[in-house]
Amino acid sequence: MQDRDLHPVLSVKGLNVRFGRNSLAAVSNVSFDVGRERVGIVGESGSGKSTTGRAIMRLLPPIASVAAERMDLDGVSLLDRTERQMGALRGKDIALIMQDPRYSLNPVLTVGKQIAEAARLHMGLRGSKAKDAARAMLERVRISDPERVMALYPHQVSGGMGQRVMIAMMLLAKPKLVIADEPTSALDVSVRRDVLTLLDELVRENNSGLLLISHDIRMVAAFCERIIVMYSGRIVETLTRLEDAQHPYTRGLMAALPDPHKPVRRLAVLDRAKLDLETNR
Ligand SMILES: Nc1ncnc2c1ncn2[C@@H]1O[C@H](COP(=O)(O)OP(=O)(O)OP(=O)(O)O)[C@@H](O)[C@H]1O
Repeated sequence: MQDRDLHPVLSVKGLNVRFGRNSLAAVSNVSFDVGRERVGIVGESGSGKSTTGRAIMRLLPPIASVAAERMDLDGVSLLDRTERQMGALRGKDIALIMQDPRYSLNPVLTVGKQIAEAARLHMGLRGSKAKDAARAMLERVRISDPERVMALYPHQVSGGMGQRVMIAMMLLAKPKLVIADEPTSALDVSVRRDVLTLLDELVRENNSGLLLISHDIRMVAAFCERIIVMYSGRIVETLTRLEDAQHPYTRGLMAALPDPHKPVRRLAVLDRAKLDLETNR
């Protein structure tokens, strides 16, 4: 066994997040591990998925109080790192891919300059070497004319192309963990699958862990080995197959996103009062 395989890539135990002192917990006692595998977090809007991802990245606003028994990346705690140490880690060891690439990319820098800057920062490459790495990575994300795309500004690229650029930039340094937060929700339905397939391919190639955050339980099930279901800040169940879903909330999520191959007469509605009772809120 190699050294890098000794620990899970990410190990979270007893994570709690609150926004403001008197507010309800946004994340309550959340524990899970991610190995060199694909793990999904699903749940409706407000269930705490993004807050969990951002707590791991240590990217929550100062109003948030974060406490955990453990939050380790490759066996080393993320909790006691300084902001400077976290800054060095982000993009190099942990990458975050967000919903809309147009808001994540720097609008005043060309695509080529941004990827080359990532190569300089995270791989120590300079000048033409950084530019070559940027070009090679754009080719890797199946952009057929990288030279032309490198000269474009973010507003000049389509959503699908922008997300490929984002993936190229974020995966350049082969991070240990990739957190993808609704990476395809802002994209046209026709390109969603291609973008996810590409992300999946690169994560496997780099032997990284992937935490895929989405409200779309079927999409997550198609790409992930494990599915963590969150409701109201808590994990209600973890599945390896959708068919094993026991919790009524998980079934509700499945029914809310109907299977395109099966006709539905009525859309499902969650019975929140009953769910809150069953999840002890
Ligand atoms: N910056 C913030 N200030 C105050 N409350 C916040 C903040 N960010 C999130 N919350 C609250 O934390 C809870 C969880 O939100 P979170 O965004 O993590 O849910 P989510 O499952 O990712 O939903 P979505 O899919 O809509 O992003 C919600 O009640 C939300 O209102």
